[in-house]
Amino acid sequence: MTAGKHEAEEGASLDWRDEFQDAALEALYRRTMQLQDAQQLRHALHLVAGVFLLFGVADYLLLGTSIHLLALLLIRLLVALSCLALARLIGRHSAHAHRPISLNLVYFIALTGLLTSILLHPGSIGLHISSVVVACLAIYLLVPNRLPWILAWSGYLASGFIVIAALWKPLSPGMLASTALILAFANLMGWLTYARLNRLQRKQFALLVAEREVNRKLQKEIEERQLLEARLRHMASTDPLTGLANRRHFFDLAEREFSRAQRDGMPLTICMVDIDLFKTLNDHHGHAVGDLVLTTVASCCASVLRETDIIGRYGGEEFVIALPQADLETATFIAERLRRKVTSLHLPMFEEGQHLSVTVGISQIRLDEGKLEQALQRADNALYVGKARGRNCVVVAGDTPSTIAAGA
Ligand SMILES: Nc1nc2c(ncn2[C@@H]2O[C@H](COP(=O)(O)OP(=O)(O)OP(=O)(O)O)[C@@H](O)[C@H]2O)c(=O)[nH]1
Repeated sequence: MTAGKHEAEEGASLDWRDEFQDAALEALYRRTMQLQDAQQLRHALHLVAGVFLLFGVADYLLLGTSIHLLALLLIRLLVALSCLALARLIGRHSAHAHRPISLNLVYFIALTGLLTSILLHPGSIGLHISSVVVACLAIYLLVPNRLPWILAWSGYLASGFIVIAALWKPLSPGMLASTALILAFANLMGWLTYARLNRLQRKQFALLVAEREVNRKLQKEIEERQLLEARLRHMASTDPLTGLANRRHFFDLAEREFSRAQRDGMPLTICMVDIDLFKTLNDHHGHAVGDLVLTTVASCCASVLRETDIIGRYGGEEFVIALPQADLETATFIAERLRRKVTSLHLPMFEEGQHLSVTVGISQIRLDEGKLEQALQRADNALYVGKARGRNCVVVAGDTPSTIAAGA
């Protein structure tokens, strides 16, 4: 047995009224059933009104025109009208189907009418026994109601009939005892059938609720997993210190641009950016300050780029940028803007006259090259040429020798 099914069966245990012991589940069940009960009750009330009126014909055939017939017809009319009025009320507000007061009033009118009709023609006792048995089964099975009310009204009907039969004596004591037994049996049958149908319906409901709960939990779990996956994917592709793409993710993105540029014959330029004398800065001010400088330079780099440009942390204090559709001239302009921006940064750890700087090596991919690494290597070489020439400059990789595009 699955856990959900087990929980459903535990939560679905019923009390003596055949209602859920769990008050919240019972309230949910009654709310869910309200519309269906209202519809069923309306149909039952129409049926009862029709049957009561139809029996007026039988009354006429049994009694002929008499004062008793008139009284009976008035009773039948009152019962039918009260049924139809309640059906109309429920049609407008389905909540009335679960409000005991109006239904019990109609019950009182209908059952008292039925008992009174026995008094008005006690000779047709066989007919009365049949109609009391049918009414008893209708109380259990036709009209949706709660068990205590069902028991109360079926008890009222059966005891009322027995009292009338005992007082007016249309039956011999033996027949009266047999009739009491028949009524008791009809009640038992009605109760058992009601209990069986009710339990089945409630069990199905409890299973449905449990299934919905399991689905809700499953959906939540899926969403949490998706969130976790997205977080993991982000962690796997991002450098945790700077928030830039890590080396592997940069290669994924840049290689896609490389293939596109090769296919369309468009330029793609690579810039290698390295912070100058970072080791000295780290050694003097500590690793934490070094980290702060790294993140500052990372956001400085990102601020000079367009959305379509790709930037990543290449390693240590080195960043790499791929500029799609940018030739060497454009790339040099962008790199120079970056270099100047870094130089103008006011960092608290630098004394007056000191400033942070970066060296940038640039290269453009060639149409005859099969790999991005070749352009990266050339940009890296240009970067080291820049370092050798005194740092804080932008160097474009040439065939030979590398050219210094700008200096400090
Ligand atoms: N704070 C910090 N330091 C790092 C990190 N990764 C690498 N480094 C340090 O960066 C420094 C790199 O120094 P070098 O490669 O010698 O270069 P440099 O001192 O910048 O000298 P040039 O590149 O020649 O200008 C080393 O001291 C590394 O320990 C990091 O994530 N945080």
